[in-house]
Amino acid sequence: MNLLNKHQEKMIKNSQIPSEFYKEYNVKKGLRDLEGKGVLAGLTNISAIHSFDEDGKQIPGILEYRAYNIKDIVDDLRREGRFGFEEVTYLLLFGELPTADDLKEFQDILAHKRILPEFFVRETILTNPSSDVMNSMSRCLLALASYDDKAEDISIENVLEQSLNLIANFPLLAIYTFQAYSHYRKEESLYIHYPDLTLSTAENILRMLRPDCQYTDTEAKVLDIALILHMEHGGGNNSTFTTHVVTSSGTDTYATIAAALSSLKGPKHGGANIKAAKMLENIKQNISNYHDEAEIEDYLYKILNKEAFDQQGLIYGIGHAIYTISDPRFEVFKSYVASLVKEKGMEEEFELYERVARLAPKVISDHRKTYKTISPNIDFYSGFVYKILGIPQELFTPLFAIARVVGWLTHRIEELINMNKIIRPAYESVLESKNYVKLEDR
Ligand SMILES: CC(=O)SCCNC(=O)CCNC(=O)[C@H](O)C(C)(C)COP(=O)(O)OP(=O)(O)OC[C@H]1O[C@@H](n2cnc3c(N)ncnc32)[C@H](O)[C@@H]1OP(=O)(O)O
Ligand SMILES: O=C([O-])CC(=O)C(=O)O
Repeated sequence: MNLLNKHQEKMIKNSQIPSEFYKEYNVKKGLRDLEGKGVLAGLTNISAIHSFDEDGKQIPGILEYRAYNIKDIVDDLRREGRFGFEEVTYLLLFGELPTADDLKEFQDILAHKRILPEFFVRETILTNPSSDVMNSMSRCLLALASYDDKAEDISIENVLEQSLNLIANFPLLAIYTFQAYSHYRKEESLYIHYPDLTLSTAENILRMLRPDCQYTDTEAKVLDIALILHMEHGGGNNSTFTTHVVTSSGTDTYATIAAALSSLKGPKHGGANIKAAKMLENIKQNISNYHDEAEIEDYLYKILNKEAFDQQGLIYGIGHAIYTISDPRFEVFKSYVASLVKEKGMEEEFELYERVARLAPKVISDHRKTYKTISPNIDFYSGFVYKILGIPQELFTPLFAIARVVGWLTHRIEELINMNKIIRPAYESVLESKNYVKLEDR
């Protein structure tokens, strides 16, 4: 046994807490009660998520941004053929739907803020690129703080200014750090295209990503809807709760959003979209017949049993802390995917996705102790949509971040306006006190 192994064993032994203690001390693991419901940790005006009716019966999921159903928001944008990211950003940040004049003014503000400090790309983004775009984005955020004379100012006026700067520039941080990685780590040509002031966020993302800056209107509109679906999800999701916790300590906007990014990249949260896409590739490689449901089910069971894929025992893109019968965002995505796959001739792969989406909840419910219906979540299809759009996997979670930064910043402002109290839950010590032992007596 090497020295480190010896210490590691000690560490594990001394870190373990008997599982029955959690029940005895009434600790809500994951801040969830025994039925899986989240402990009430705050109040919000920003969004609402419904998955049970008033009688406690499970219902198909509903998500409202500032009290408007996201399905109505998306349907209207689709009908009118309008880009919506900026409009929904206005709704979330300011709490009301913008008038046409408000919207025009707001789009201009964001367009003119889409600019990084002089030499930032050369001195920060192009140096030391990482294959993990989320980590690169966090590094850039902390670096941006040193260009802001009022980085530490947490007045609402200043935080709003910082928020608009970050929302406008997140696409640049994501795409440019990805381009740096592709160039220096994968020996691809380097493209740093400037954003175009007249284009929407979604169009600019595709413009900056593609060597020839070209995209179709359909591609940009699909990406726009994908961003809208990812923008906000209440105060309790892991990255937004992180935002509340970190904001409550009084720290600055850059540090807060770097923490939220670090949470989002986890594979049980936003990072599940990369994992889901990789898992589907792995399933394709390991089954002989895409149509054989028994073979797919067997393989899903192997994944659950830690015998296949990444051996973590998770079927990515399936299950949700709040939704039961369905995640409404999954349903919207599914309707988009159906029309796109025909166009791209990807029907066979889509059918496999559909089969996995149908079979996986059953496999999980049969083999785990579940208190509610399990269904696919937003991360299940998002990677597939991005793949159809030709977006590289490394950008799947960063795209989530480009959208969710709006939710994080809105929650940060809500925390600053209402709380002024540091978040500090309790941890009960289960150790008995010991008498100290001098070095020579150990
Ligand atoms: C944007 C987003 O963040 S959406 C979520 C993205 N994450 C994923 O897709 C990762 C896969 N899914 C999961 O890990 C989980 O479903 C989560 C983290 C999303 C929710 O977790 P929970 O709230 O604990 O789910 P729930 O209470 O329904 O789980 C009940 C049991 O089923 C298990 N389970 C739930 N979903 C899955 C899954 N996809 N794969 C394997 N087991 C699962 C849980 O681990 C739990 O078992 P345990 O009590 O033995 O630990
Ligand atoms: O609410 C959650 O726990 C996770 C989620 O779907 C999100 O953040 O979009």
